[in-house]
Amino acid sequence: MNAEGRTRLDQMPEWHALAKHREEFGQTHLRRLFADDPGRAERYSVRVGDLYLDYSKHLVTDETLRLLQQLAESAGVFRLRDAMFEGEKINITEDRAVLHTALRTPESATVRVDGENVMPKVHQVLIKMSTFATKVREGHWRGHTGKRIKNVVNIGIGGSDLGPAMAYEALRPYTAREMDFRFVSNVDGADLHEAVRDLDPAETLFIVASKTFTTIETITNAKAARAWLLEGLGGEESAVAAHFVAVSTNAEKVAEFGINTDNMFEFWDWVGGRYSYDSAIGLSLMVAIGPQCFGDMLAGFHLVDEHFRTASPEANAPLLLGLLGVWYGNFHDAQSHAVLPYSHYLSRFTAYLQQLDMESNGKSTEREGRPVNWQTGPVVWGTPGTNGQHAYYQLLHQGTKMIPADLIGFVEPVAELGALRDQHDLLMANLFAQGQALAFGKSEEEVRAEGVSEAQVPHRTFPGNRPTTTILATELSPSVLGQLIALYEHKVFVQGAIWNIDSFDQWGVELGKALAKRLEPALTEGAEVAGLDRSTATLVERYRELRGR
Ligand SMILES: O=P(O)(O)OC[C@H]1O[C@](O)(CO)[C@@H](O)[C@@H]1O
Repeated sequence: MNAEGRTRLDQMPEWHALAKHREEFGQTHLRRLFADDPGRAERYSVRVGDLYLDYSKHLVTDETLRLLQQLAESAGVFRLRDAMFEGEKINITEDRAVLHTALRTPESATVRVDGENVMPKVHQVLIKMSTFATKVREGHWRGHTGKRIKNVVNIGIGGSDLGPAMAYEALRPYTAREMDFRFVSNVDGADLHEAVRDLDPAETLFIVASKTFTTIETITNAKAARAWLLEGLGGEESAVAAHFVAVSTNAEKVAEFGINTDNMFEFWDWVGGRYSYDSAIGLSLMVAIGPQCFGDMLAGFHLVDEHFRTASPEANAPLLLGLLGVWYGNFHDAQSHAVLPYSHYLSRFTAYLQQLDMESNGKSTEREGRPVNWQTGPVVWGTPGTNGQHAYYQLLHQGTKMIPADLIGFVEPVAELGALRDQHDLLMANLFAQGQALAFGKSEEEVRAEGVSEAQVPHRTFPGNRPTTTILATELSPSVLGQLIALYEHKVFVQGAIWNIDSFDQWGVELGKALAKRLEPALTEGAEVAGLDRSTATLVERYRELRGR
């Protein structure tokens, strides 16, 4: 038992019951589970808003689900969920509330942090964003020389980049096509260079997005962007005001950088970076898709928030997804989780989820400070289908590792595809076929029946029994995107709650940042770095030598 009186996860009776159930489950095949239960596909599905989730191709029975739900109850998932929605400081290592859900809550609601209702300020910022986005979109916000803004470059990294960049790609058909949107994150100068090399500075607006406004990559890129702008516009410092706005929680640092805080869009320390793209961090996205679509997206988020908050455990989609991940990660030794969207527009979706999931649950310390005794967050990876099918799906089908996967697809192809819409059925046939092949495989008998030579039979056999969730949505609209992201946010929440880790801090990124800061002078000026290990010292020496320093 820990300090809060919570029994440790691996000592809970539900944990042991699941371990025993796993032994009994053995290699029970999905073929058998479907044969024994004709109603399985209908029963193991759930609808949330515009999303339809089929989880029938999972290695579970009613008993598995019952035990997992009991585990969630005993682990305090529902208590922690309610505490999150109520603004309690559940990010314990940073002593912060976790209230990204407030960003998409209607203004009439009351959500308190330290006694203050935060809803008025959330909506004030949304109005300020809308006014600004509309001005830029309608050409009323002019550059220093009076030209209309045609290009928007978001400079940020991690949560200040991945969200807007992902959503911009996802919602391209909804974007202002006459404008160009680019996202710069990497401190590699090539990123900024390639983003601006063909742009006219007089028509370019930079949105510097950083929660802390101290992140070295973002500040370095923002300074370089300012130098590029000034060089292009004749060096007048006053040009900066019309071409730079900021999104941050840190007004002091924004002012220090030289951006007028009137042109700063605020958010708050109770919004985690990786949970922030529906805050002012989404400003570039709002300029791209307009305030109306941004509002639709927020409504989509809110719909799933309410579902997560109120739906019964049996019908609670984020809870189910979280529990399935626990079942595989903790009782089947699955190490990774593939997210496979069958939409070209979701090209950045998995990259976004990598931060959401791996920065949240890549932890090995319990909330009270003890090392965990169980596996925590999986490696999340994947790329859009059908490209992955011709690359790594081989391993999914016949490799030695169990990799649960999410297959995500849409019923309606995007309208502007015109005649290319005809390809949509083929795309979706591939999605359904993959789920089918992974689940049911192809037996030796079936291979033999095709007249395959005996020597070839083992190579051509597919074991199947590889679990997938299929998420089917009507169309990739702003609302549906919000629904999907909220679904994953809360899935990650459920898992962190069960593993008893703080899903809202990210101390693991600090050491590398500090070491890079110490090493940089050694690379540029040959400065001595005290206590450097021989391997790193030799690499630095080699680097300097080859760079002719
Ligand atoms: O928005 P900021 O403060 O620049 O931080 C960017 C990113 O850096 C991190 O702190 C990790 O390095 C992320 O959590 C965050 O999204």
